[in-house]
Amino acid sequence: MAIPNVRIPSRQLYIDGEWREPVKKNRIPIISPATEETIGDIPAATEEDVDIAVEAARRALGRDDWGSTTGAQRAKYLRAIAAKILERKSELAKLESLDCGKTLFEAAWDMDDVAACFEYYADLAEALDSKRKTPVDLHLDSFKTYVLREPIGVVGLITPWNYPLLMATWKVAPALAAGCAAILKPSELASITCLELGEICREVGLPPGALNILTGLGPEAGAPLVSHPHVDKIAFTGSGATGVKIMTAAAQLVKPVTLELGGKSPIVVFDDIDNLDLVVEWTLFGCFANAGQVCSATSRLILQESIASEFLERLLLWIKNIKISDPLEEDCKLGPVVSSGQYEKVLKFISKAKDEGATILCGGERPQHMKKGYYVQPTIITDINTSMEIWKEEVFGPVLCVKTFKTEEEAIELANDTKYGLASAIMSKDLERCERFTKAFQTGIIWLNCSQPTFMQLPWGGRKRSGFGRDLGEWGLENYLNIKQVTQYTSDEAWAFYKSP
Ligand SMILES: NC(=O)c1ccc[n+]([C@@H]2O[C@H](COP(=O)([O-])OP(=O)(O)OC[C@H]3O[C@@H](n4cnc5c(N)ncnc54)[C@H](O)[C@@H]3O)[C@@H](O)[C@H]2O)c1
Ligand SMILES: C[N+](C)(C)CCCC=O
Ligand code: NA
Repeated sequence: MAIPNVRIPSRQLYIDGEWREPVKKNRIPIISPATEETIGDIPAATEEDVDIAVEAARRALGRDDWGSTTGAQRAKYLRAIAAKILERKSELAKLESLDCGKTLFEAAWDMDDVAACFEYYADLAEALDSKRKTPVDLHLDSFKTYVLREPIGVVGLITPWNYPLLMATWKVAPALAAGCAAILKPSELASITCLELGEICREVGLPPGALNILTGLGPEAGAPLVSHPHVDKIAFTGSGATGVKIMTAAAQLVKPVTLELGGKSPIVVFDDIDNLDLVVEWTLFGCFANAGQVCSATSRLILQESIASEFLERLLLWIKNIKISDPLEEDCKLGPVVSSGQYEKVLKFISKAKDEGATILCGGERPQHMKKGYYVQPTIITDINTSMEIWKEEVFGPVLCVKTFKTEEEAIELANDTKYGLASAIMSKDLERCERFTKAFQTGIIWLNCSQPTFMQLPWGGRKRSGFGRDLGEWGLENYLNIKQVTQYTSDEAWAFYKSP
């Protein structure tokens, strides 16, 4: 892909179909993770802007041009958005890379996924028209019943920085498909492409207020959305700590939430694998793609003892091939982490692991050749025990923990030895064993002989402290629908519970 020359647009908040300066006129600088320079800024919304956006969303639901649309009509908007994303793909990919430090190659992948996700929910919006009203046959002469699926109303969508536009799309696309009016609050650490989505919605003529985009800080722009009485639902992806705050605030209004939180996912490798290199590559990809900033990263390698030394040797050879560079450079495979805060956090995890007695098998530092930027070497840590922080907590950086096992029982115990429950992977050619692990793993996502491939037709989400609810697939659409039952008495007979006077 040729790298286009792009300018970072200076945008305002996207409210009611137009660009609008935040009431308090505040802005937040954009710091390049690759160079540490300030490369632009984004508007910082506050409670006042949230109120204006919620009103715009309410009005959209009450207007025919959005509130009375069929799924087929909404599908047209979604397809138009998908087409614009593809039209601007290389520019958007570069903006994403500049903003969050992901490699240009991965950012371009994300843009394909974003467009495909809008297309997919366009199909589901069309299909919704025939499912909007479903008769339920009670086999009774005196009652006729049916179930209605209706948009849940105004939804607040709060999203993280690791896949900025993609994580937003996983929520925006189904919310619009369902006919909701949405307010998106992307992460203050990476909002550029989400603001461009506003421009795209304006260009395709999405009715005003159907999607509003408020950038800003979590406590200032996110929290008022959660506690707003006219926001009917919150869909959140982000850290566990913020998830707890959101659930607590939403509980005061008995507001439904879905929470997609963090993880510390295992990849279990058995000695029956035929092709060591193939499994080594999945192990690397599962932990170091997107510089390890993946909620489902398989960051705990649980390795059968009989192949441990051979496997680790191969891993160390492969790791040397990972090109660490500016994320815009060709063939870059590991860019910087998103921010100075994240950089410090990752290095602190590594030094605490050392202090607790673990061995840094490779990496553990800033790469010598990168003088600026928030770069961390791909790091492998061994000699770990299960009480160490590095085994228990999500690092969200390029850090792989390794523990060995002898028996299948031991492997299952280690895999499930976590408060999280997002994903698990097993590498083995014994498919019956894979099936036993599929049953035993306490996670919402299971990968057999791979790690990370994600298909939008399938439900995405976790259990335990990884949250609840599912994005993607038809489950993603259900998140934004209310179910209403309708029961009609069709008999001429009196009910005859009371005596007639
Ligand atoms: N399960 C998944 O699908 C998934 C996907 C991506 C990321 N994640 C998780 O996200 C985390 C990293 O993302 P992050 O650092 O952006 O998370 P974060 O919790 O810091 O922020 C997420 C979003 O919440 C907002 N926010 C912060 N405080 C808030 C508050 N009090 N009220 C309302 N909103 C608030 C932020 O501004 C941001 O938009 C990791 O833990 C990762 O595992 C999970
Ligand atoms: C699609 N991926 C790459 C697995 C990312 C999922 C989102 C979690 O961070
Ligand atoms: Na940024």
